[in-house]
Order: sequence, then structure tokens, then C-alpha cells
Amino acid sequence: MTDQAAVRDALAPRDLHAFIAGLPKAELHVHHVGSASPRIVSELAARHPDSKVPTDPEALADYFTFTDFAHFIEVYLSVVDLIRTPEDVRLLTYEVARDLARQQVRYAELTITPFSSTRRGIEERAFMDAIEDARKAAETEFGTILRWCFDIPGEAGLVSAEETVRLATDDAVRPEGLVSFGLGGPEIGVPRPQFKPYFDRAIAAGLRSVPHAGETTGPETVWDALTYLRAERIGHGTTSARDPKLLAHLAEHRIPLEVCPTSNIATRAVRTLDEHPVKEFVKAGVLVTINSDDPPMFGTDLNNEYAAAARLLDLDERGVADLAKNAVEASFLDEPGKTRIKSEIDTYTTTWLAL
Ligand SMILES: Nc1ncnc2c1ncn2[C@@H]1O[C@H](CCC(=O)c2cccc(C(=O)O)c2)[C@@H](O)[C@H]1O
Ligand SMILES: [Zn+2]
Repeated sequence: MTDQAAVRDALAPRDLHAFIAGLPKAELHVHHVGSASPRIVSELAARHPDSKVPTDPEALADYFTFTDFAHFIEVYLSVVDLIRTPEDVRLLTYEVARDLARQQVRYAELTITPFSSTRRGIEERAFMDAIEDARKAAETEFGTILRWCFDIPGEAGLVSAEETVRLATDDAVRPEGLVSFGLGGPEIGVPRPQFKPYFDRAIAAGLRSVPHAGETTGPETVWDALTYLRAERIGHGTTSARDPKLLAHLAEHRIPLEVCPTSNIATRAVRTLDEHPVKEFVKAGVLVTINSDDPPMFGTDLNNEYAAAARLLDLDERGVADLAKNAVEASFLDEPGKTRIKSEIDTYTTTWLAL
């Protein structure tokens, strides 16, 4: 071992957490408002004293403890209420990009719910300018590429679907960084087929379909997302593990699952991490990507999600690097960009293992 390696060994922990921290990554399932750090949320809460969101980061940690999925949505919307001006939007987006860059995220598809902001009075062009301004600044200053997914807040119904697809397809409004179209919010009482016309319009406009499904309802919701919404990836897809035919279909057609382990525990979709079905997904040959969903709300970050997946799947450095390459491959980044990041992952891993 060279002197340099000996010194490096003595200084840095060689455990998997250290490897993950430096590993170039891509994140495909992470929400804009859901990524507001405690510092940002408390700063915004201080600007709006009428809000019930705590300003003190300690109290915020308790506030972000959920009894069930409906409670999570209620808390989520109270944070949405803090985003009131285009300046709030730009600050939030830029800071989310900084947090992603700190975790060596080279590329992220950030899910934004524009309906929730325009209906709260933020003018649509100003909203789009704010996110685009932050996206360009992030790429220049952090080297992190951001793309947008616009999603329908399903519980808000077809009015929100119409507004979301208009904002996503009207050339006078849609932002340059928009690549995909999604469907979020509660699944219970929100059947997927009703959104087919809106997804058809989004897909016809060149957007990729990535709805949430199988997070809080059964595998039939995942089938519906595939059949009616022509999903190219599935947000969560947790209950797919209950249907071997669905697992076989996802594997055969290379339809990736955007797995968010800690999210599923925090929203009580899955009881404990050890009971998470990600092992079943891998055993069935399904393409698994690891994501953080709403990291500060769930007391996690992307690196922690990779560490959780490594433990559940008993992975070494090469196994973790493969997970990272899965996400790059499943992304909607152009081929040269994918090749570049995958090559960076390979170089990083080879260098790490050689030390
Ligand atoms: N794990 C998650 N699973 C699912 N969704 C998640 C997850 N994390 C974050 N979201 C986001 O929560 C939003 C929910 C917004 C919503 O339900 C709603 C209902 C009624 C009115 C309004 C409004 O704005 O007026 C909004 C979704 O759009 C989605 O982007
Ligand atoms: Zn989500």
C-alpha cells in the first residue's frame, strides 16, 4: 500500500457510509416542497407568523412525525402554505439543489406540484421563472443538473389535473427543464383511470409518465398506472410485492420502481424497514432505484436511503454502485449525460476499492 493510501486510510473511515457519501448519484423521486430543509421551513415560517408550522427546528422534528398517510398530507400542505411568493420558490429550489449537490447528486428529477402554488396566488409565469432561474444557477454553481416532473395532486381532482396539464403543455408557460408528468397525493378514493385523458395530453406533448402507485393501495393501482397512464416508471410501487404476475411484468418490461424506503416507514405504508419488500423486487429481477421522497420530513437524506438499501440487500461497494447506475439508466437524461455519470460512478468505485 502506498504512503498516500496509508495516510488516506488512517484519516477517512472506510465504511460503506463513507463510500456512499462520495458516490456520484442520481435522484428520480424527490419532492420540491417536501425537500425544504428545517432551516428553510423555519425561515419561511418566521416570515408568516400566521402559520402553524413551528419556527424552531427542534419543534419541527416533532411536527414532522406522522400518525398515518393522511396526517402526512395535512402536514405537507401546511408547508405548501408557506411558499407564497416567487422569491420563496426560488430560495427553496436553489437550497434544495445545494442539499442535493452536497450528497454528490449529479442529476435529479424534482417533482413539483404547480397547481398547489398557482391556486395559492403565485402567478404562473413568475413561478416558472423562479424554478428555471434556480435550475440554471444550480447547474452553473453546483454542477447539479435538475429536471422537473409536474404532478397532479390527485385528491384535488380533475380541476387540478386540467390546470397541471395546461401548465405542462402550453408552450407559453411550460418550463425548459420539464421532462415528466406525475400523479401524487392520497391513492385511497383517487382511482387512476380518471386521469387518462390528462396523461394522454402530457405524453403527446413529449412528457414521460411517472405516477405514484401502490404506495397506500394495492397492486391493482400499479396495474391501473401501467394500463391507463402508460407509466414508464412507478413511484413507490410498494404493494407490487403482493402480486407475482405484476413483479414479472415489471421485470420483463424493465419498468423501474422508484423505491423510497424511509418514506414508506414514516407514512406507515410499511411497518418496519426490515419488512420493506425491496428484497422481493430485486429477487424478481425488477429494476430498483433508491430515492428519498421528502427527506427532511422523513428525517433522512439520499445517502441514508442508500445505506438502508445496502443493509436490506446486503450490498458491498459494487452493489451500491450498481444501484446508483440503475437510477442513472432509469432517468430521462440524454444518453451522453447518462454515459458520463455512469463512467464517473465506475471511476469512483474502482479508485475507492484500489486504496
Ligand atoms: N410520498 C408521497 N406520496 C404522495 N404524494 C406525495 C408524497 N410526498 C409528497 N407528495 C406530494 O404531496 C402532494 C399532495 C397534495 C394533495 O394531496 C392535495 C390535496 C388537496 C388539495 C391540494 C392543494 O394543493 O390545494 C393538494 C402531491 O402533489 C405530491 O406531489
Ligand atoms: Zn413521492
